Amino acid sequence: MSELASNLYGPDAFHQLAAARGKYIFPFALCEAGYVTSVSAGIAKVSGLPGVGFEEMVKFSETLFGIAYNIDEAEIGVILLGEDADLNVGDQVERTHRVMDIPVGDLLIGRIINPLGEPEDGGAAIAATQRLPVERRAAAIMDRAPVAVPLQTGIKVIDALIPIGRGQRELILGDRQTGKTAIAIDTIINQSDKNVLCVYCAIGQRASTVAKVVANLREKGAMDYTVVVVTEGNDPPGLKYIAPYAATSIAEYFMEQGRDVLIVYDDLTHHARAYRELSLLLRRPPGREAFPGDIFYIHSRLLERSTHLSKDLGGGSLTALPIIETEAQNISAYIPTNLISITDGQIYLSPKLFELGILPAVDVGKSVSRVGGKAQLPGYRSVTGSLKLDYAQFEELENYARFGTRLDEATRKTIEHGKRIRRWLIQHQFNPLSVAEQIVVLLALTEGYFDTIPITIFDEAEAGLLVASKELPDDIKSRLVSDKPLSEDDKNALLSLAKKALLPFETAANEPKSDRS
Ligand SMILES: Nc1ncnc2c1ncn2[C@@H]1O[C@H](COP(=O)(O)OP(=O)(O)OP(=O)(O)O)[C@@H](O)[C@H]1O
Repeated sequence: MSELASNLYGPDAFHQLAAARGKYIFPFALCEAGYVTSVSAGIAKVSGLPGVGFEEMVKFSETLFGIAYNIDEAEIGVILLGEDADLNVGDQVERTHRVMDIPVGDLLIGRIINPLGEPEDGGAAIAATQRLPVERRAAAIMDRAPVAVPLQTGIKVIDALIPIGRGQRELILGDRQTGKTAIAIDTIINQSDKNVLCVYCAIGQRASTVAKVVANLREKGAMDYTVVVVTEGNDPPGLKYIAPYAATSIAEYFMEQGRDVLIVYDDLTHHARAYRELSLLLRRPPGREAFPGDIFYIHSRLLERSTHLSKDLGGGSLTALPIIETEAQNISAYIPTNLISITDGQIYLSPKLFELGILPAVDVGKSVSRVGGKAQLPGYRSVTGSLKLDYAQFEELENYARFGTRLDEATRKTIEHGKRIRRWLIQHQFNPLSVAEQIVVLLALTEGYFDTIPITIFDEAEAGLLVASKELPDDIKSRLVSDKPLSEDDKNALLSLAKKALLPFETAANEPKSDRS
C-alpha cells in the first residue's frame, strides 16, 4: 500500500512503477480520506484518517494544507498552514503521505518567501529543483567540528568582548525596543565581504517592521547574499510555528554545501507564543506560564541544528542568532532561561543603557560568549587583555562616584579610563568596523593613549586615528587578521602611529571639569 500510495499524486511515477513491476496496474488507486469535525483559529480536528502519521501533511484543498499533530484513535488535531475562512465542518481531508518540505538552493538568495516557499516579494514562483523537509535531524556529535573561526559582527563591543564563532548559537535578548534587531541586521550587513550567506527569519512581526528591515538590507547591498523568510503578526499560528524550522532547512542546505551561513530568528518569543496558542487549542496540558511541557524541546531541536560541520562533511557552518524579548528586564522568566541554557552565550541589551544613549545597549556584565573566545582572532586577544576587567571596575566605581565622594588618584584614573572605554563602545547603527580599524583604536585605548584626551573630543580623536590607520602598511593589516598574535614590532608600529595621530587632540590637563559623560 505505501509504495503505491506514495505515488498517488504523481502520474509519471505511477506509470514508472507499473513498468518496473512489468504488469498492468489500474491507473487509479484508493485514497485515504477523512472529514473535518471542528475548526478553531489555526487548528482543525479531523476524523477518519486511521493511517496518518505524526507530522504528515494532510490536504484540505489545493491551497490549504495542514500538519497532523495530535494523533488520537478517534480524531486527529491538525495545525493549519493557511487561512481557515473557507474550511467547514464536514469538508474532506486527504492524506499526502509526505512530511512538510521547502524549496532550497541558490535560487532563494535575494528572495523573500513565506515558510511554505511561496514568494512574498512579488517576484516569480520559486523554481527550485531541490526540497528539504522542514524538520530535520541535527548533526551527530562525531559529525561536528569545534567552533574555531570567528564570525565578525563589525560591532566593537561584540567583536572585542563577546566574540562569536562560526557555528555558535548566541542569544540576543532584551526588553522591547532596545536594539535587538539592529544588532542582528548590522551583523548581516558586515558579512558583505566575508563569504557568509545569511537567512533572516521574521516570526510574527508587523509587516511595516519587516518592510523596514528588508529596505535596510537592500540599501546596504545585503540582499545579494541573504534569504528572508517571513511570517507576519496576523498569519495563522501554524505558519509562525514552522517558520524557523523552514528557514533552518534553507540554511542547512548551504551549510551542507560547505558554506558558512548565519541565521537570525527574530524573534523566538513570538514563536513560543504561537506554539502555546496551538497547544492550548489542541488541548495539550498547559504548564508554567501556560506553555506546554515540550516548549523547551521545540527550541532545543531547532538550535541544535546550528553547528560547525566536520571537514569530512564539507566543513560548513551555521551560526544562529536567536532573539528573545524580555519583559521588565526579567531574564529569569521561563522562555529566556530556556533559551539561555540552550545557547552558547547571550548578549543582553539593557533599557537603562539605551535611555542613556549608550548604543548598542549591551550590558557587558550580563553578556557572555561561552565558545567564541576560542574563535576570536589572536590580534584581538593581544590587545583586549584587561579591557573587560577595567570596564567592570569602572562600572562598579561609577556608582560610588555619583554620590560626589572625594576620589583618590588611582580611582579617578580608573573612572576616566572606563569612561573612554564606554565612549569607544558606542557605535551607530549601520556602521560596522573592520578588524584592523577596531584593533588599532583598541590598542591605543588599552594602553591609555586616550586617557589624556578630553572625553568631549573623544569621537574626533578616534576618527583621526581611524583616518591615520589607513596608511598602515598592507603587511601589518594582513597580520592583524591572521591566526597569529601581534608581534612586539607590530604593536610598536601601531602605537607610534596612534601617538602621532592623537597628538593634536591631547591637552595638558587630562581631567576636563566640564566632563559630563
Ligand atoms: N547602535 C544604534 N545606534 C543608533 N540607533 C540604534 C542603535 N541600535 C538601535 N537603534 C535604534 O533603536 C530603535 C530600536 O531598535 P530595534 O528595532 O533594533 O529594537 P528591538 O529591540 O529589535 O525592537 P522590538 O522590540 O520592537 O523588536 C530603532 O529605532 C533603531 O534604529
